[in-house]
Amino acid sequence: SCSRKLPPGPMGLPVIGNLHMLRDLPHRSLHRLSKKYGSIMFIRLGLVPAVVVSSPQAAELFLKTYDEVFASRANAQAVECLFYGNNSLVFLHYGPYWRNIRKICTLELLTNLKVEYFSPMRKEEVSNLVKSLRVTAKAQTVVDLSFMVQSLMEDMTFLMLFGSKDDRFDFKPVVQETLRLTGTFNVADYGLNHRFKTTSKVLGKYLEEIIEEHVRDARETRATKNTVFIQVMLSLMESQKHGLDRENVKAIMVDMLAAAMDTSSTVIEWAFSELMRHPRVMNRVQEELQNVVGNRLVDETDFSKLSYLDMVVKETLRLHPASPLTVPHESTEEIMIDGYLIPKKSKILINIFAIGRDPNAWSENTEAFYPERFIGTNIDLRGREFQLIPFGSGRRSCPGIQMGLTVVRLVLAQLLHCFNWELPEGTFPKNLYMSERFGQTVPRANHLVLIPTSRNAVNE
Ligand code: HEM
Repeated sequence: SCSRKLPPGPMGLPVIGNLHMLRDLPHRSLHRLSKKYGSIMFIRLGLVPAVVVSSPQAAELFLKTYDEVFASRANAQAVECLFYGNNSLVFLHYGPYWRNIRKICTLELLTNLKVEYFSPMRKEEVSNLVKSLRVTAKAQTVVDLSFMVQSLMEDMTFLMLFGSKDDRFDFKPVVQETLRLTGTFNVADYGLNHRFKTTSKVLGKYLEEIIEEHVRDARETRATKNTVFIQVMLSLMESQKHGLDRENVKAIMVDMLAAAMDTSSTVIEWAFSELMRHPRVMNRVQEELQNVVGNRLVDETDFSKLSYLDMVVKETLRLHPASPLTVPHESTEEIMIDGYLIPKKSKILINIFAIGRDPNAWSENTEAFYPERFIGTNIDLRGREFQLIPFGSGRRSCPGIQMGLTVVRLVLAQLLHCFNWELPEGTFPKNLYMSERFGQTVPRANHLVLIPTSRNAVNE
């Protein structure tokens, strides 16, 4: 009946539904469609009903008012192959087991205390990068900034998870492939099963070896050092309090690898890209760094005084949310929202990208990179204000927000304070290539290549 109507949406085709409309960059195609059909839009991903949410008001309904109904995840084929039969925190269905694992992550792994504990490690890793960039700067040659930042993130994530860097395993391409595959909607249609299985096997083998070494070490030294993530997880497993087994531990390590490595480097890459296109903003960030930090290296305790840098990070996440569509949620019951019927087991996609560009929330110049828009507002990144939710909001929001933001701020601040950056010859701010590559995270389609020169003002 008309009182139980589905949200409006584009007509689909038999079997494939609206999949053909998503093209290469689904967050952009869905944004365009939502301008026509509205901020609560119904589509079909193959045979699966899906609802796309594209405004702050609608997001508040799905992630706050009725959060509990939408806090589950869909059963994706990719996930079953890749993440140890849905053991992964990111993909677990809503319920007591998810709550247990989420608690372990927020109370044991991603606490503010843990973020602080790893501060000396971050400092050392970033200083090493600065040192190697100084050599390049002297030679006035180009550097592949994307690659450098990705490698830095890989090293830092390894140190946090396993306590050492390890040249035997190259997780970076495997994690990137994982994120690309999990972001793909129509796995079956593209016959990606084989790739899923191969990727999963490689990850599983790496992790098994690493876990085995840590178990052996713990046995030999008879001491448990509850610092790095794998040790915390293994000792929780030994204690048998949480009913964890090895597969659970592996799944959580994959979560942490996938969630930590690519998201932060993506944000840093986009921030740099926008700063290169906007020399005025670049100058202002560097001026602030000079005024607040002066002739020494940036320290994490400086962050509270770097308010312009904070606005630059927010503006980057508004225009380039690292994960422009949330990991799909799933409705656990049929429910009426804003006069529309949302069927049970619908996939719910929150289009964070569209929300960051909603003209009702952000005025007309939504496409412009303009950090000053945050002056005098109390919009933060914690998901309380629904016009800016790059970390999601509510029960399934990102538990790694503090960890992620700390890394992003530190790397950006240090690299901008220690160096001036130029585009290679022939590239100008206005024509810097800004294309995206789709996946669960959306990084630049091609690497950002720049020329650093040392800023004399900074002594080490
Ligand atoms: C700047 C970096 C980051 C961004 C932009 C980001 C963004 C997000 C987003 C959008 C979600 C999905 C929210 C939803 O489905 O509604 C998410 C989930 C998640 N993130 Fe992050 N994230 C970042 C860094 C991290 C880090 C460093 C970690 C851990 C080390 C992490 C761990 C997770 C986990 C475990 C989930 C799944 C939570 C659940 O399903 O209960 N993230 N993140």
